[in-house]
Amino acid sequence: MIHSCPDFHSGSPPCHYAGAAMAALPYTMRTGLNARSLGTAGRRICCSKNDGIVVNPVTVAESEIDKKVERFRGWLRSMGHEECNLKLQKCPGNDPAQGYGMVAGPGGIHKGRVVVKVPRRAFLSEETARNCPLIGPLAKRAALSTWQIMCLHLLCERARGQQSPWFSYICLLPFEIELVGAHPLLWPQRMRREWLAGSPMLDIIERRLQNCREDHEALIAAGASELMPVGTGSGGFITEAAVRWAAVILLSRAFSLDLEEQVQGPVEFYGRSIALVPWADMLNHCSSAGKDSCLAYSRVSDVATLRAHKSYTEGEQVYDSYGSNLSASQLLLDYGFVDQENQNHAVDLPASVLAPLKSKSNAILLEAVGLSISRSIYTLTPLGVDESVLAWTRVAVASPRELVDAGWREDSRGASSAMVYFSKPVSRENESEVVRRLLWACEALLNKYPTTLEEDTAMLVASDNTCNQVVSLPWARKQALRALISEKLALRGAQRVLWQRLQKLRSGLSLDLLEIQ
Ligand SMILES: C[S@@+](CC[C@H](N)C(=O)[O-])C[C@H]1O[C@@H](n2cnc3c(N)ncnc32)[C@H](O)[C@@H]1O
Repeated sequence: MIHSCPDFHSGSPPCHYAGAAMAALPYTMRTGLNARSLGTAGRRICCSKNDGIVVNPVTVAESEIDKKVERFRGWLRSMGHEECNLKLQKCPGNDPAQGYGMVAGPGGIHKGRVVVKVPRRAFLSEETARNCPLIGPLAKRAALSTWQIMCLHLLCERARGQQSPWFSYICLLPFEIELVGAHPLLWPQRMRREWLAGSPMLDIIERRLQNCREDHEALIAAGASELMPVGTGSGGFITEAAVRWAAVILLSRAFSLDLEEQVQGPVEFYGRSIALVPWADMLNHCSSAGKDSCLAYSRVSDVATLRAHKSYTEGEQVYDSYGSNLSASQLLLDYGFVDQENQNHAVDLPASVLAPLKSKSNAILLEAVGLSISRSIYTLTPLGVDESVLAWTRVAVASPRELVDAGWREDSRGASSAMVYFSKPVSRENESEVVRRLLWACEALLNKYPTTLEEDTAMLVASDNTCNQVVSLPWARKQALRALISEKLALRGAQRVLWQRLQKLRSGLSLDLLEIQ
């Protein structure tokens, strides 16, 4: 798959509307909003176990936790929420998941049963931010992005304490200090540079950190720090560290909602929007839980629901899916962990590693279809690359003659049909160059890692097999190793497949048969 650079900054476009005031709902949410959750979720973390860097500094008494959970459940009930036989509790120390988790209640849960039913009125979303008398006007005036609005919303609600409609929910979110060492966006610099050396994941984290700095500046410039009255204990609630915390909370627990179908009256909604869905975001992820256990939003009932992907006995932890095809590195980058079931080996690379483009004309064509070399990334898996990557690379290396044959005249009208032309091999020379470039990219990346696949695997196995705390690796380091191993498996597999393709090309196999075989 080749696509334009994904980032948490590229959220849905702002949806401006003035909803009618509805007193009982947080910040006057409108009813009948035609939104649907895509189930591509986000989630969160808690104290890092045995990290060597940060040992959980916050020890909260059991009774304190119980009180918080009870208050949260009470608030959800007042929002019309049904618990669906799930019990929220702290994960035991030997559980790979950290913080809270959900367990099946009396009688257990059957496969396919609805386990989460959260009414829309409990969501914390861009919509509730825009309807908030504090945030809405400022967000509009300063033309803040969706992501910045959500960060500000979360930080304001946190600073408002008991005045916030989401107080009991926010009390259950992990503090900054609990997240250090558990989420890569908050890992100390030395840790991320050492543990992710050579991996494209490192660049993604650095870019996200830069985004956090820019978001902080944008919020300050918009006057957000003046939003909270002085003397409420909220002083300095928009710090750079706080913006990073908000980013981690959104990345690791927000759900992506599809509002595409909504066009009602004078108000229009486009694309996707992010929302925090309290209670639904307390479930931990399991990579063997597929699409069926992603959150789905019904605009008919205005409720977000989720089903059990298997049967659970009473007391067993219930999992959902944060996205059915998430790779190990995506899990690490967004959620801070890689579960052992994950077998989605993949590595995302910037298209620039396939450079240089043959000429300016090739660059213009790729730009015309929104896939410029500087902003595109592509995915390699053990099966190689998909058709879109092959088409992109064929265009990148195409000769002037091949561009003309594709009908490309450097005006954007012919761009799409030219891309269709390149969706099939265009010449033996072009195709061989495509495969060679992809092979170079695999080789170059594998050489950038300071350790090999075998060394990483041996390190992880040794750590898992030892009871000796001195040799065993910190929890976060193991997550990083799993993601690195997964990337290297993807690269090795892709190399094998690409070599086979090159051999076929060299053997003189017809280009048509190349596609079939
Ligand atoms: C949406 S939250 C889930 C609830 C969370 N455990 C809590 O305490 O609020 C997502 C976070 O939970 C943790 N988590 C979820 N699934 C996990 C898993 N399979 N293994 C380890 N940690 C997991 C990660 O820290 C992740 O960022």
